[in-house]
Amino acid sequence: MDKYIKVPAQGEKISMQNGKLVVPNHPIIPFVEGDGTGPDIWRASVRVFDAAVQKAYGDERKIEWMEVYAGEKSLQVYGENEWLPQSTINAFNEYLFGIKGPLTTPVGTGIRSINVALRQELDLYACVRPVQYFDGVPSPVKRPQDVDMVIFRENTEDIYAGIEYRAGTDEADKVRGFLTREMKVTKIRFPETSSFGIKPVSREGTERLVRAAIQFAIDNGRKSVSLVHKGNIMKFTEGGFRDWGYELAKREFGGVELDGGPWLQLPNGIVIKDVIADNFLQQILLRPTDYDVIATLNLNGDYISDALAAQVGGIGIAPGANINYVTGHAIFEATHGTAPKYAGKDVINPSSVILSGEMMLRYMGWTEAADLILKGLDQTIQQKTVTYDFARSMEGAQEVKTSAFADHIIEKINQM
Ligand SMILES: NC(=O)C1=CN([C@@H]2O[C@H](COP(=O)(O)OP(=O)(O)OC[C@H]3O[C@@H](n4cnc5c(N)ncnc54)[C@H](OP(=O)(O)O)[C@@H]3O)[C@@H](O)[C@H]2O)C=CC1
Ligand SMILES: O=C(O)CCC(=O)C(=O)O
Ligand SMILES: [Mg+2]
Repeated sequence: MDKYIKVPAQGEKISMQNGKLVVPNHPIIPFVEGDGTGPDIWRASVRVFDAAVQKAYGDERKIEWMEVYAGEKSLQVYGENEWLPQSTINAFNEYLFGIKGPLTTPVGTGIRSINVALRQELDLYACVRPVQYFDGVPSPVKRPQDVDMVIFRENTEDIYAGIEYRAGTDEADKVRGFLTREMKVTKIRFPETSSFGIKPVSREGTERLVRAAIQFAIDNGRKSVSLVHKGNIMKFTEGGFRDWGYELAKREFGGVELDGGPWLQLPNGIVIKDVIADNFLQQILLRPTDYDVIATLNLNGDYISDALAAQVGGIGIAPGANINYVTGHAIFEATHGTAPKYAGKDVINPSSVILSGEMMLRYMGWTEAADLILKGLDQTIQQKTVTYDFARSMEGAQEVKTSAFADHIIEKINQM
């Protein structure tokens, strides 16, 4: 740690021992507030987490929060160009768990994503994003209650890894020269003015992600795991993902071919299937009940996360976690970004971060506190006390600010 990070006097580290998480009663958990609407959301969410833990366990358990810095606040604290200080990475590494608000990434220029950098630095290979419907939430589809999926998005590879060369630079010229001269590629339509991006997808990366998705399906009694890919066009990367996924399901989970394959069935009945990504995006609107656990590559997972979130009310209620199931490291964060036009207005919906905290508590084994959050949020929405995003299409809604929305959830928790 350094002079900017105040380690709480009380509290202990969460650790992984013999493959099992060991969570003390007073765990120290690092958090990053985030940019844009991040501070408004964090201020509201942390009060909900503390209230749920207090109600569930009294003084026996308490989270000791430790602020660490990334993004714009980090520039204020650490100085110029310190978007992601090494101490922040070290803290997430050492304390195993963390929770963060969204961080800004400029388009087309400037720094590469700090969010992605954290996932890569800590090798948080699974981005887990559950998509479930809360009764009463306004939705653009007729039967939002039919959507109950958990997305497992590969989090460290693919075009998302940021290996890119800008048109007109020496690097792009070198890549073009290699492709055209050494690899004899003739299919680059406008070679002189092309930027180039590289899409690494590996067997190891695929296997660990698909393994986590199948294990989750088994542990949670889910019906199927769908490998979502564009393997008809990108045969070796996305097609590789599909083939390696099926092979793993056979080899490690005893999958046997259904009607001559390629679909498989595991001994416990779970079906492993695959679907091409464009078709998947229309089917989740038309037949969402056909899908359950989703395993997909990084960029597909990014698009699918926001699209599915919209079906259950939007990215105001879309939680997530970045997890390495082997080391136990995890950073919990919402699916949405900084929503900068609402920054500092105390109007944004904090549900995505609140539900990300709920996931964290459940992952810690503090299920009583997690359940209280779910019930408190559910009751608040059913009472039609909601933030602007839900209020704009909910008849008879009482529109409240971010902070007041949290107050209502806490009130419900305290009444339970
Ligand atoms: N993990 C991370 O930290 C992420 C960071 N980002 C970054 O965030 C920045 C902004 O990205 P942008 O593409 O605008 O996407 P955002 O997710 O920030 O916002 C897009 C729109 O989604 C709605 N929205 C987002 N969050 C909420 C919320 N909590 N409650 C209610 N509605 C919400 C708003 O819609 P409306 O206008 O209809 O009210 C908002 O204008 C970029 O720099 C991007 O890179 C993006 C995604 C993830
Ligand atoms: O890092 C970013 O700015 C965007 C990331 C994103 O959209 C996501 O991970 O879902
Ligand atoms: Mg995204």
